[in-house]
Amino acid sequence: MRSLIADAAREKLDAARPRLPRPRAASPRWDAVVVGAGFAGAVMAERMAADGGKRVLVLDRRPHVAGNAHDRTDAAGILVHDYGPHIFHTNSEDVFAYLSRFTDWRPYEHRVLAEVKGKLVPMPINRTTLNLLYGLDLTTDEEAAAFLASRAEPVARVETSEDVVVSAIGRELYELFFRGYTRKQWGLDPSELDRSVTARVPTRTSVDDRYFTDTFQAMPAEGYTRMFERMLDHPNIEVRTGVDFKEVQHSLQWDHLVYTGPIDEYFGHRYGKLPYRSLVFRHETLDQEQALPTGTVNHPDEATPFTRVSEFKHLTGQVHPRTSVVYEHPSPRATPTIRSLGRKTARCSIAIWRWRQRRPTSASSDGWRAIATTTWIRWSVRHSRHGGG
Ligand SMILES: O=c1ccn([C@@H]2O[C@H](COP(=O)(O)OP(=O)(O)O[C@H]3O[C@@H]([C@H](O)CO)[C@H](O)[C@H]3O)[C@@H](O)[C@H]2O)c(=O)[nH]1
Repeated sequence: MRSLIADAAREKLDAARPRLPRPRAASPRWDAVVVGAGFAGAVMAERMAADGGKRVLVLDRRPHVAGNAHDRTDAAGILVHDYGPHIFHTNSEDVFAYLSRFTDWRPYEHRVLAEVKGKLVPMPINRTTLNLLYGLDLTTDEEAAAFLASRAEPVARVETSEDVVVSAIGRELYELFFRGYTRKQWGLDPSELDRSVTARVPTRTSVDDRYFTDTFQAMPAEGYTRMFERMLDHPNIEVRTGVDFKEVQHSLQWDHLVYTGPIDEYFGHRYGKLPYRSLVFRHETLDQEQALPTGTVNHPDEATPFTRVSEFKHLTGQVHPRTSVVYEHPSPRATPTIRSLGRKTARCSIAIWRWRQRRPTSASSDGWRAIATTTWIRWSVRHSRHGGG
């Protein structure tokens, strides 16, 4: 009886209370939000989820995972890389072993020819290149080295991308193979670029015609996208593609943020815009089984508007009666079909980071550090992958 009275009183009291809107279910607080589902972001997410037991939300504004390494089957049924050829190579056994958890591999060593003076010759320049170009019969490393030394121009301080090539192989080879290509690629003369850009491409006195000499060179057997899907397939990871971080960040809560996107954009460009250089990819499918003698043919002359053309079947080993190729047209502007050239961006980001590290700690310094670190990871992965293009 007493309790019935108490219940009735409580109901009366409840009825008299003003009706407030029910609080909305709080959005979950993530242990980590990872922005970008490319190499850096996916690896960070996988490690935090699988090794650290963290609940991770991965966002990517593109409609797919795998970042610039994304691949897909085109209308003809040929596996293509949307953002240009990605060839995996590394000297790190750890990196290779780690990725091998998510993919089998197809052994592949990339070879590139350059069209110079109407001939297709190996690039990086090697003994065969010199013999073909100059009608020589250099048979030993020593002979090739002596030939190059006779052409090399001494440079007091090797600082620029022009210096590093001219001082090693002379002006004629520099102009044939590097000057036009670099001017197209970067929109700058090699004399305006740091030496590290062209120093990435060695000159050989041997007849080794591989583009890379790393210990591990291979392609993911079922493609990059499949490898990334497996990496991100973890109960602690939620992936949302087609979602722009800057549009949803205010509705999210996190303990750690891993941001692998453009660093200037993260800060709303309030420190200015970084000088991105981009590529427009022109994809074509041809009614022939093979189009090129090697995976890539470079066009270093300035008259040709693209820098290189690549044929995917060389990379993937796919057997198909038709073939798909991609032409790379350097471009100053970003469009949805481009891939940013990351090294310059990363360098600027690292410079900003170093500058920031010297400043006293502030509330935002953790964010800065996270961003710089992930940008660095992005750069390193890119560097070990193929160097970012
Ligand atoms: O014929 C050439 C080639 C290159 N350069 C200059 O050297 C720079 C570095 O070249 P590279 O490392 O080849 O540049 P990129 O990042 O675009 O190359 C990647 O693409 C693939 C592969 O080459 C596909 O065919 C590879 O995985 C990566 O190395 C370049 O920027 C030029 O300035 C040149 O002058 N002439």
